[in-house]
Amino acid sequence: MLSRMMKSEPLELSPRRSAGVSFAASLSYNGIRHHFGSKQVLNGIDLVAEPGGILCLLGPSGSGKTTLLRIAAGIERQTDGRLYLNEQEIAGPDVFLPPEQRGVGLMFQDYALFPHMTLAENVAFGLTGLSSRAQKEAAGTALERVGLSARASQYPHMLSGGEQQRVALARALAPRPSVLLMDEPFSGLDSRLKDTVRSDTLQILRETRATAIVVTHDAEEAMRMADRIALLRDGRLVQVGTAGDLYRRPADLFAAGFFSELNVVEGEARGGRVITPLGPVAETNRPDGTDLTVAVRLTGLRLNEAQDGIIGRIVTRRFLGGVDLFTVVVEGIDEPLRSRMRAGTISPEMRDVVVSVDPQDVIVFEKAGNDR
Ligand SMILES: Nc1ncnc2c1ncn2[C@@H]1O[C@H](COP(=O)(O)OP(=O)(O)OP(=O)(O)O)[C@@H](O)[C@H]1O
Repeated sequence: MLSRMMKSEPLELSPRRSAGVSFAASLSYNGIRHHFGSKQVLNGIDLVAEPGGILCLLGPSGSGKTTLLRIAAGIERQTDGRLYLNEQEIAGPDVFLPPEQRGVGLMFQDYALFPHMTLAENVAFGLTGLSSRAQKEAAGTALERVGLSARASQYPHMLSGGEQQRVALARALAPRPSVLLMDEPFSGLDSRLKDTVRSDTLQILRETRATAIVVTHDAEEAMRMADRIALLRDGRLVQVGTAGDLYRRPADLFAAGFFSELNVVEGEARGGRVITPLGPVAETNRPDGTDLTVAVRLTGLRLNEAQDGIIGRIVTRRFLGGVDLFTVVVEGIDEPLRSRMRAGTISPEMRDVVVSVDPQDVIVFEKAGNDR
């Protein structure tokens, strides 16, 4: 519905100098708050999408990702705060630039292609600021960029899901937007197709050099695509950074859990070490007696066929192809722990194993404020 609203409006196009390449802008959210009725869904968002970069908005359902995108598009007007395109305020208490004047492109998960129009007509639709010859040329360039120029006269129903996605991308790119907004752009594709379409899209975004803001709820997808990831929870930014920042130095247990499956155990600082029922698992400079929450990635919980150490009893074992997934009960820990080990490392008849922890897969948080 969103994309149809956009398409019904003429797009105002600034003069373009280089075929198929956008002039990237920065888009800045400044103290953005938003309410739907009495419900607050965005709570003080400060965030910048850098020129030419790919920013992924990541978070669970209902965290406010789509609302942030709709505010950037001008389809929703924020309750409070200001939005800037480069230095220009485009939405704020006294300013509101309508969607068609913002130079943003939109691509939504249902693609919203018109079934009765050819691919070329679909892509040209909305380029109303241009002569019909220039429209055709722009549509042709955009279709060529996504590798579909040979099929320009075909109709959407003649295309696979992945090809339809590429047409939708071509349509969003045809006006050469300075910022491209994409809401779950791969969610309609099956998992095998998704990888190819995603990497093709990434390459096209790099070539066009548009600033892109991509909404996803899939951490791996964000890691594959983003230059920077903004992790949201309940309308607040939890953390912004590169995939490496968020994976290695998550701000809290919620952020850590979004990027890895975790075992969570209690710990305490003692003599410069983090002491847990699994033994000392990391170093710390926190004062003795500090209560800690210790997260151990599943790949970092090692099971060994050794004699000495902390004993765990295997309660389930699942073969997952390259790895075996175990659940293990360890004395002093209420919940069974989970471990991912290379398939075949532990012989099938083993029941009791020695459990150890790889310090690289340990993340330690102070207990206060660690609510999941
Ligand atoms: N038009 C609306 N009227 C009332 N509430 C809304 C409206 N649009 C969204 N919301 C609410 O705002 C909150 C944020 O929604 P939003 O769609 O931005 O989240 P999201 O992170 O994109 O979620 P999802 O991944 O499920 O799409 C949700 O609680 C949602 O129910």
